[in-house]
Amino acid sequence: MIEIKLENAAKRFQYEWIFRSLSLHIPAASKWAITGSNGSGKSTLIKSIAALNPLTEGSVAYSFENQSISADQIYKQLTISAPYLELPEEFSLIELLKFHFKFKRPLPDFSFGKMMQEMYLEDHQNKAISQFSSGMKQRLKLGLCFFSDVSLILLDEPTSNLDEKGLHWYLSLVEKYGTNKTLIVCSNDPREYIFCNNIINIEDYKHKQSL
Ligand SMILES: Nc1ncnc2c1ncn2[C@@H]1O[C@H](COP(=O)(O)OP(=O)(O)OP(=O)(O)O)[C@@H](O)[C@H]1O
Repeated sequence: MIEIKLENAAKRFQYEWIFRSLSLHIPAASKWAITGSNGSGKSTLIKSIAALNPLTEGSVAYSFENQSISADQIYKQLTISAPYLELPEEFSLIELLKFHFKFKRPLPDFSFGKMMQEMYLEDHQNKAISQFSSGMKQRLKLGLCFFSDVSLILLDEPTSNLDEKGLHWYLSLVEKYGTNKTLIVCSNDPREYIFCNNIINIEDYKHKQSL
């Protein structure tokens, strides 16, 4: 299981500091929400945690079962779902599952059939992703995250495009498959981070001076 430490982390775009002096210890299997108004920096922080976005100052360190992991290897331990990360539209559902699970191990005993059933997509195996509704695409993005055998799941606005039933379906995924994993959710909707006992408001780190 993965442990993450941010020390005095700061990110600046041009002349604007998005966050500063952010030090965090994210223990294995903990559940975190990153909150803040639109444009405050939630996605910027989650991308920095995923090592997709280099910090301007400070550091982020990862360890897996007490062994340190370098930032360029961390992608193997995580999955991420976000509105700005597109699915490959030209693939059919079954092609995409085969592609994704060439790189990530599925959870034990998880066949593609079981995954499609859990996502309520079993009737769409040969349909192109480009023909999926936005809710179907969102269920697929979340399914790829939760059915992968990783220890860190990063979710940016996990219930965007999902209706009330979809929200409950998402919360059931968290309950069934999220227990032993670290989950970090960027959100302004308390219903989608109800299970998180650690909350960071990114706006609290906007004007802090670095040490
Ligand atoms: N690559 C970039 N280059 C320059 N500025 C950027 C870049 N990415 C984000 N920003 C800026 O950083 C700030 C924070 O953006 P970010 O997307 O992290 O906010 P957010 O809290 O996730 O917003 P939302 O709730 O609207 O999704 C914004 O002012 C945005 O314009």
